[in-house]
Amino acid sequence: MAQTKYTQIELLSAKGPVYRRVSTAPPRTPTEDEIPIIDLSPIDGTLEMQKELASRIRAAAKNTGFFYITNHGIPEELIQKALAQAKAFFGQSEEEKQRVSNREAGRAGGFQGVGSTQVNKTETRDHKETFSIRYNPVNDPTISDPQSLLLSGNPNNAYGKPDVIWKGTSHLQGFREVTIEFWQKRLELARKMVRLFALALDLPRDHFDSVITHPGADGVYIHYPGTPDIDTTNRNKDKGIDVGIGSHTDIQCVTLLWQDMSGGLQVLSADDEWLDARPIEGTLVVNIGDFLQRLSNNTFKSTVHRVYNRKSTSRYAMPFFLGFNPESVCEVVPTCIDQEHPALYEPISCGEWHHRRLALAEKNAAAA
Ligand SMILES: O=C(O)CCC(=O)C(=O)O
Ligand SMILES: [Fe+2]
Repeated sequence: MAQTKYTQIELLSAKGPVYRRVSTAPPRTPTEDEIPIIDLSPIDGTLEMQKELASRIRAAAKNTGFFYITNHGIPEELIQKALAQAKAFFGQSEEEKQRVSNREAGRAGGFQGVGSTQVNKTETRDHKETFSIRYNPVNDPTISDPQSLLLSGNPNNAYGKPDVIWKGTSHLQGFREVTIEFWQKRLELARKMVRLFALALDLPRDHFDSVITHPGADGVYIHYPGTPDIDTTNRNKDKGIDVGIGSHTDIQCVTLLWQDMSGGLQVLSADDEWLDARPIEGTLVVNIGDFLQRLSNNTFKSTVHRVYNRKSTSRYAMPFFLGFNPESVCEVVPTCIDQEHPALYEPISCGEWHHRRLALAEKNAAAA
């Protein structure tokens, strides 16, 4: 048998770059344990039912940190409507899309064009364009007095310029309504998932409730353009763009990802091999982010992943990233510490953590 070949990639951690060995072999199909499919039907059931569900989530979170969910409660019709809006948005001219650019909208989100980001400095620029909305209390149905949050004066609580986004997309019929409704449904699901994570960490179900009252919550549409003249050996290399999104871990707590049927999402196994996180109809992919790994003292895994769109057709994905309240300082949870396993991390807020990681990414990009 041919020997497995490896290469090295550089990843970002709060302390600086870390290096990781990765196989150069094509991705393989994961085993059922590596990326399990978890039926979320019991999520609104009794505490016993939720604990049973949480034990399955615990196993997945400790293993690869990636799993699929079925019966997640996000209506398929809403997903398809959001996808249609994403396609309508990205189908516009570059000039129209730039009207809602992230540079204008700031923390509210907005558009970032193809090749404008490079998630991993040891790979190429990212062959994708994105549109995002970030947490805003006016869109959160659980907040009765959004003005109090808007005026709280915490720099982490600045919500940017959502008006730029909604004005610049007002000609796309239904865009705002569908985009916000899809974001709200996923925020509701993500909050319920956080309760399951609390149970999965042997904590009371409401342990994290007070730190998800106005959490980081980014709803993103991603378009990975196809490559018409496909040359799999040297694709786009001359343009300096090859990977769809470079190897990375997600920064916050939990990601809920809808992906179309194109394929191309790869997840790094504990044995440094790429796994094909193939699309499965009717599911969302869930993965743990760095902040939850940190709070769980590395019990839960925030796993490296990347995307290649090797096809001639477009790939669309719609991730939702949940953090905790940006200013709430969180420490490693007590159930993940004992005499042999002291806390590996200092307390920090999710906002500060996010800020540090992004600052590091910028520094790295500038040095590249
Ligand atoms: O497009 C995908 O399937 C995943 C995107 C992703 O990993 C990210 O945006 O962090
Ligand atoms: Fe990601």
